[in-house]
Amino acid sequence: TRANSGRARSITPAVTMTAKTSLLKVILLGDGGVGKSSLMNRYVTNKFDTHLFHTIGVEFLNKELEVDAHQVTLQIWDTAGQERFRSLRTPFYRGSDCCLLTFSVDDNQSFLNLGNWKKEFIYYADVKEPEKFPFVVLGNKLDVTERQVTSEEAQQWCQENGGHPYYETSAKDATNVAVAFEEAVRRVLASDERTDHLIPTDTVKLHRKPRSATTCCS
Ligand SMILES: Nc1nc2c(ncn2[C@@H]2O[C@H](COP(=O)(O)OP(=O)(O)OP(=O)(O)O)[C@@H](O)[C@H]2O)c(=O)[nH]1
Repeated sequence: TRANSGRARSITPAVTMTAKTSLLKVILLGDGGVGKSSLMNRYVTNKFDTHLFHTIGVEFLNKELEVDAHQVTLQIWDTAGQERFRSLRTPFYRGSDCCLLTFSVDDNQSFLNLGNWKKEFIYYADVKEPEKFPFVVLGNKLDVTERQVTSEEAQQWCQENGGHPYYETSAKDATNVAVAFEEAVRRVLASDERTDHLIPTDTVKLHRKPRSATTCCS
């Protein structure tokens, strides 16, 4: 994978093996406190923390997975939802393959802001054909008892704003978290052939000249 292919190997193998892995960038957007960091952490490390700090700027974690026989490296970008961090997060939207628009089912304002998040993403990611871009909507904190947004309202918004898939998740108890990220991957894989995202793995060059001692850095 890209993560461990930093340097060409010096051994000379008998054959060249090339496996194909897709590198997909998925970005989590939504108001501060809706649970974006918690969703990423639950999915990648299977942990949940009740006292997370607000994200400043962006962070990302990679997760390897297989979806419908496709080997995928999912690069999950978690962004700062608070308005004051806007200029720190927007430069990282470009190159995203899927956008997870996230709100919290116990926070109506975060639901009302979904449209603004979508606009911000389309603008800064410079999406040329927004109607074809894969968005997935997540209603997080499904475990809370005091809901402010119903499933019906959320589904209706998804219908009226481009027919996006909708998942209700709980980072706290892990409900639907893996399913939602896998759906994001499926959407991307279905949207085109992804050939530009194929990265060679375990590729070793034959006939490579040995490095001289002075230039060698290993
Ligand atoms: N009950 C419940 N609490 C959650 C859930 N997900 C996150 N939280 C809590 O909500 C708070 C905010 O979670 P974060 O993951 O930091 O939210 P965020 O969207 O990343 O926030 P910013 O970094 O400010 O954009 C934390 O106290 C979490 O423990 C959930 O599914 N259920």
